[in-house]
Amino acid sequence: MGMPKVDYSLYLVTDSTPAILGNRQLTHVVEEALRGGVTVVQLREKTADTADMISTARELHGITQKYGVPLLINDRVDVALAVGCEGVHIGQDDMELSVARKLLGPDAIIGVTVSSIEEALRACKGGADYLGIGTVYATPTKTNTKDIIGTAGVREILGKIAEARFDIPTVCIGGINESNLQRIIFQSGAARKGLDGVALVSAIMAAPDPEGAASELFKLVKSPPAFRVDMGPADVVQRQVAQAPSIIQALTPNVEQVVQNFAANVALAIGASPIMAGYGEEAPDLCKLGGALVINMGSVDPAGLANYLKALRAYNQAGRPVMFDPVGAGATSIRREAVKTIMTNGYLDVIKGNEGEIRTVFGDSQEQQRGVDSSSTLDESRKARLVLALAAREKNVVVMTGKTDFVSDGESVFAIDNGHEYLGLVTGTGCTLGTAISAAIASRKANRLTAVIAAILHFEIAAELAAERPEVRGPGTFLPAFLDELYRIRQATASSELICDIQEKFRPVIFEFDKVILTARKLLRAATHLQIPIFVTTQNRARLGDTVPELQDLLAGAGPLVKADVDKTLFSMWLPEIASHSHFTSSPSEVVIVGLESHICVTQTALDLLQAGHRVYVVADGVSSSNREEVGVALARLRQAGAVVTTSESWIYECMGDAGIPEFKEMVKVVKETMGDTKVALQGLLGSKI
Ligand SMILES: Cc1ncc(COP(=O)(O)OP(=O)(O)O)c(N)n1
Ligand SMILES: Cc1nc(C(=O)O)sc1CCOP(=O)(O)O
Repeated sequence: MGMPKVDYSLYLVTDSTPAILGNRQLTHVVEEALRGGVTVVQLREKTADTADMISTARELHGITQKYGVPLLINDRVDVALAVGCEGVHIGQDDMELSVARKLLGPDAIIGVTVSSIEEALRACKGGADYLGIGTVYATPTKTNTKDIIGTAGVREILGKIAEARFDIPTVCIGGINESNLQRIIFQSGAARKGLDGVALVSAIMAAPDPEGAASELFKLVKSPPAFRVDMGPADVVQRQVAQAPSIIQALTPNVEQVVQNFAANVALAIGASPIMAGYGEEAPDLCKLGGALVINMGSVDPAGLANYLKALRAYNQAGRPVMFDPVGAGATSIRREAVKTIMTNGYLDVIKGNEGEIRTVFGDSQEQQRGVDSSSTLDESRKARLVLALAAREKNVVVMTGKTDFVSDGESVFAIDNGHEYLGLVTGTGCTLGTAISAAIASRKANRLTAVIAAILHFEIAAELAAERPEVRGPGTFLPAFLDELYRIRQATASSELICDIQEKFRPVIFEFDKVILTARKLLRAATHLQIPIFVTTQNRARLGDTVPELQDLLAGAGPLVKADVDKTLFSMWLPEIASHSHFTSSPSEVVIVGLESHICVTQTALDLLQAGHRVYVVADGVSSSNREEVGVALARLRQAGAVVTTSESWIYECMGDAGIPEFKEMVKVVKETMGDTKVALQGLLGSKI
């Protein structure tokens, strides 16, 4: 017996009941699962005769040995001894650990089921080789489970094991499948100890293709979840909020919204693109457009709930953010159940609700809400502690709205005292705050906590400004003024834009044409990651050709970020169609220009933009001319006129501003992958310019 080092990442527990195995052969299914990547097998037979169990275990052991995977026997130390396999798994009601150890010897693997901190510490002290922590979620595979502990329970146990300095492998079990596995691992992880793997029965044993299922699950265990967002420390948050780039370009398919019209208007005012899409089947396509999902539990019925779950799954899989508004969560048992169902079926980046809703989400069984009533009973410090605890438990951002809003990422809590009483006198302001938050997290211009705080500030300061307007005399006149102020704040907050013009016909005549393309490609990739709107122009396309083919794939990939692709006769790219775009109207933008020729189109565009009050960046490694001597002269003139002449890499880092932003890793990848291109472009283009 005994194996050197066990990989617990994908732990298969067998089940030969017909409901799971069907009429297939157990050994055959297990072998397929091993081919797919299962790393531990436990034979679990609750009703088999001893002789049959030994015979199955022997056959199975022959197979697991071929794959170098340990075979453990559930409960039956005698069977493990008879077969000579690697060990056993025992529960709290089975043979004592010390007795099993005596019988099996020091080299055997003995795993123990635990569902509480006390059981876990006892098993660690008793010399268990690993822990099976559960039940995570209720499962039809085993209905006589003791406690359903959720990911919060698993995390608590892991935290205490780490605190007590036990270095023991752990898996969790119960209701784990392909759709929740990554979230369970993510949310279960304690500060100093994460899970070593997951144990599953039906997700593999009942799968029509056990090899495929195991292989998919293995990939998921080994990779970080798509939705994971790095949290920044609070000091970074404060700095970013101060310069919050407002809320830009989000698609917010609203699964259910009582006040859809108002929400849509708010979304447009803050620069987002709302789609009210209640049909879950649409979600896989919608999430490709790069937005966020709002699940607003305005009404709950079985069909609606199924739609929420489909959409949630699609957005989680695509790594797109989800905002959950558990409207009236505590009002009825149906709503309380719906909250549980939603929370156990997906990862929610942000949960926003009033005190009653947040208490229900946290699991306060005393909480009986009246409708969406937001009456308050907790004092401020308890509210702060509650949002902190919920955010820490869910590993997300939690917002509790009220006279003072509390926002937490599980590490720090922010209290926001903005807003105006009129917000409480208009229906749907709570829901539309959710729209604003979803737009902010979709834009991903800042870390998630920052984005949420920025959205709340945007929303509530707009309300304050609107209420101060002379024409506002009550909630009726407040509403249009509020939309205006939302819009004005957005407009007044500078955003970045990219203007690009590189046409095919110029290829043979422009100095270092191919180097300009290299830089343009890098900037397009960066703009896409940073969600920067892109404006493309061509000069007399019919005669001079389209934008070069080398940029077409990136422009297609940028999708809705490409705001305009305009053919022109003017030399300037600052065309009426572009100037009138909502990204530029009445707001100071920061526009970066890449294109040809620096002394003609680039110069005229930059001068026009400066004239219109925008800040202009000309990247010296992204512009050229037919005669190289023109370039230096043009750039000197533009610098004198107030444009910033810089390099593409410098602009990229200036746009990011902070290594704490979620996109930083992706951006570093872009910079690294284009390192060679950057060098070539700089060497080729800059000699003549600076
Ligand atoms: C890996 C793993 N964890 C927990 C269990 C449950 O074992 P037990 O408590 O003994 O319950 P039964 O499996 O006997 O019903 C397990 N089998 N494997
Ligand atoms: C065998 C077992 N033990 C559990 C525990 O909580 O101790 S739950 C469970 C069954 C897990 O089945 P599935 O992966 O199909 O949900």
